[in-house]
Amino acid sequence: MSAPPRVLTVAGSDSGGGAGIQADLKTMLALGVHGMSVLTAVTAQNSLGVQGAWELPVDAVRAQYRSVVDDIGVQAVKTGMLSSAELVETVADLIAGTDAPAVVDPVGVSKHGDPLLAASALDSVRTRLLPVATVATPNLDEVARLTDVRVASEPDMRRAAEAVLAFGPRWVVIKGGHLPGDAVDLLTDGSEEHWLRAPRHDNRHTHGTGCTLASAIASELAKGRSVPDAVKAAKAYVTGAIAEGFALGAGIGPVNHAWNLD
Ligand SMILES: Nc1ncnc2c1ncn2[C@@H]1O[C@H](COP(=O)(O)OP(=O)(O)O)[C@@H](O)[C@H]1O
Ligand SMILES: Cc1ncc(COP(=O)(O)OP(=O)(O)O)c(N)n1
Repeated sequence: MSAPPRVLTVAGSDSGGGAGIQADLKTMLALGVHGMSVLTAVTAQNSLGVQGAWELPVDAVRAQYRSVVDDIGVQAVKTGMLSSAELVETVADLIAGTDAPAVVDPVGVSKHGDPLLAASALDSVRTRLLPVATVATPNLDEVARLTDVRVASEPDMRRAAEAVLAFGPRWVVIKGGHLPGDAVDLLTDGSEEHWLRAPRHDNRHTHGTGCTLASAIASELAKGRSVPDAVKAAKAYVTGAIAEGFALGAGIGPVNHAWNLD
């Protein structure tokens, strides 16, 4: 059997298994690629929120990355929770030296409002990480933190995309998941524009949506798809996973990463 495409996630651990590294690896398995991980931080997390977070040393992050990339090799990289400016800059440098597309999810806070990135790291995200991204996938809260654009409706998403593209990613997906109505995302590189529209699923169990979308994009890029095709396939996958999200614990349950495997 020939080896499947290899995808590396550089992200934090969610002990509850709904977001972070766990969501990324489940997505990769469901989409038929070989998932690998560089752990940046450990969170004590469940359906009610984040109870604690601990960062890994920069040397540990760098060593994990080199182990994977230098021996096994990668066809795509995805980043999630990076916690501090030092880790953001370290990961940006590693990606700059890697010949593979990078999907950057500029994770700021969890669904419950718990911080996953220090405010002091925002400038490093703007000036170091976004410039090395093939695709950046901010949600509306992350757009507001990174730029001066506040998105209240679909037309604002175009201004948001321009503001994020100004930091240097090749493509941006502005995720409209937190707007009312259909779940609409805007994918653009500044010249091509793709509006990705899916029905909103009235399901409160949506923990891990952002991680899942970004990992799915990376998985599809690793298979050799173009950016628009990869993002469209990823949108279909996350929409199905949200439709089948299920209750776990007393709060917000996870999306169902295995929905497409029956
Ligand atoms: N209730 C929902 N029904 C369908 N799609 C959704 C829903 N909520 C979010 N999405 C979609 O999930 C993906 C992740 O978006 P979002 O939840 O905004 O990200 P994040 O987890 O980073 O806040 C996007 O494609 C968005 O449109
Ligand atoms: C360890 C870790 N990383 C990222 C997130 C945020 O994930 P996301 O997919 O945006 O899901 P929600 O937190 O919004 O449900 C996280 N929670 N933990």
